[in-house]
Amino acid sequence: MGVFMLVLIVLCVFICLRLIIYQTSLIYRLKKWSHWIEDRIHVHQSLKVPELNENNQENLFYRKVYTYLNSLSTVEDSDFTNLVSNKPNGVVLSLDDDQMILDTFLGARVSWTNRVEKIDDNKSVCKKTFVLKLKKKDKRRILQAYIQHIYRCSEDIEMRCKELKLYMNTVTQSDDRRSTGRWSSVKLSHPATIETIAIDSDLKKKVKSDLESFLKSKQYYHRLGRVWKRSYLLYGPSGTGKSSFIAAMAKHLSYDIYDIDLSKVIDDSDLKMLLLQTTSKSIIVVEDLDRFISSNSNYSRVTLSGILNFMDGILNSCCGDEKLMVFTMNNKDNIDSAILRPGRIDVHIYFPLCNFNSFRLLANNCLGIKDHKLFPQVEEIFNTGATMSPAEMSELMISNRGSPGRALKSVITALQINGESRLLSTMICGKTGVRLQHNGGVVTSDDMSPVAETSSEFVMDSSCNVPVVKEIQKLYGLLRLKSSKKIGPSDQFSGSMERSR
Ligand SMILES: Nc1ncnc2c1ncn2[C@@H]1O[C@H](COP(=O)(O)OP(=O)(O)OP(=O)(O)O)[C@@H](O)[C@H]1O
Ligand SMILES: [Mg+2]
Repeated sequence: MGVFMLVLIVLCVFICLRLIIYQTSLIYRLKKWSHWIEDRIHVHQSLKVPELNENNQENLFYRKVYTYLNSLSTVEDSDFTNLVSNKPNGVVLSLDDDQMILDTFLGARVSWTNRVEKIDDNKSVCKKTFVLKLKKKDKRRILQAYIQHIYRCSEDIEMRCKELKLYMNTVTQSDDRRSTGRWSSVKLSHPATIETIAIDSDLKKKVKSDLESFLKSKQYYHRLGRVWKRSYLLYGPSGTGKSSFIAAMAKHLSYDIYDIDLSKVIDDSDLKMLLLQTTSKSIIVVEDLDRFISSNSNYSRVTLSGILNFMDGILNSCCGDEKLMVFTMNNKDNIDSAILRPGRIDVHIYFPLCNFNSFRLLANNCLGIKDHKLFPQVEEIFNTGATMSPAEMSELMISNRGSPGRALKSVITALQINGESRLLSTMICGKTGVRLQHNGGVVTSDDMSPVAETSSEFVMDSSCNVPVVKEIQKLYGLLRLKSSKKIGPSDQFSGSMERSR
């Protein structure tokens, strides 16, 4: 009985001690005391990081340390700190004046103090310094690596918080009446992400890993003596997501976009000037390059050789590398091979018209459905070779988003019309020279096109004359009229098909 009582008492004492230690700040106090004793035993060194350098210019490392320290979990756990908010849901923690916080790196414990000294009481001018205190024995081992760690972390944080910008070249009349291109910017708020773009999922993975390996290749490019840049060609029919994909890439990388409108560029040297004014960590975009090359702009005197020089890396090296160049085209068949050679274009990505897989993704994005009893019917129609652009399809779905059944029926009807018109045009074109081409995804050595696309596009032979095209359009119009009666009135539906022709 006596032994039992003794065990019970020991157990109670043990439970009480545990409760006291964990429910109070005793453990925290014990840790603090042990740190205090340890600090007295070791020799320390203090290093100052002032806000301003000796020329009263901003010390860039101070900003990095500031970002890094304010992100540490020890700020969150500290006895007191500042809560700062710029937005209703964006409260951030920030160090208070003379606040000290701890950090550990490679097993070494260091402390940072946010020292603020008032220089002039009346003018409230302050001298701000971060003081790093570390043991002398740890200094040689960790300091270099710790500074690099601070740079890396703060750059990561800055990248994540960065507000992306879309720059566009504008035309202004200067005094000597010569127009000059200049960049003007707006906030990049395009909602597209790589996930929301309906393209082959393998292709998405390939593009993502290509982008990620590019980000990590600074040393590699420089060792090869190459400018750290990569060029992409996005090509395919209209409304297949090329422009949206550029915005998605920019968001994925947290890069700004410089969208060059070549028709607003005066000449080759103006193009060079625009490129020199771009910054690193950006995507330089030239949309519809094929259209610009084949058109005769009244304003722009940019030549093919100017474009080739622009695509090369030499100028990029003068204004900070780490850049992507993205060109879009509807068709690359008639493009000078000099433009498409590796180095000028590193990756070719084909954007096809819809197939059943992209339809499913769009249905999930626009209607929130993963499956539906009408899906087999849609798949059957796709198998006949009927197709349409993702832009047209998503418009149909969005305008009927209240009723997935109705949305799918309108997609089916649109695909049926498309199939009928394709059949018709094959019949007519067989006699007149219009060629119907099934594009199986053009595959080049570094082409990221999906291997087996069911998409198709119309290509007109030079022998194809205008009256024949009009004939097809007339017949197509009749078909459209017939089928619109079938599915009932839908402004969006007929509107989108009208736009498509
Ligand atoms: N693959 C896709 N996945 C999701 N949405 C798409 C896709 N393709 C087009 N869209 C939608 O269609 C609209 C037009 O797309 P976008 O401007 O990106 O096409 P594009 O290929 O650049 O066309 P163009 O060659 O005419 O410039 C956008 O609103 C976009 O959301
Ligand atoms: Mg576009």
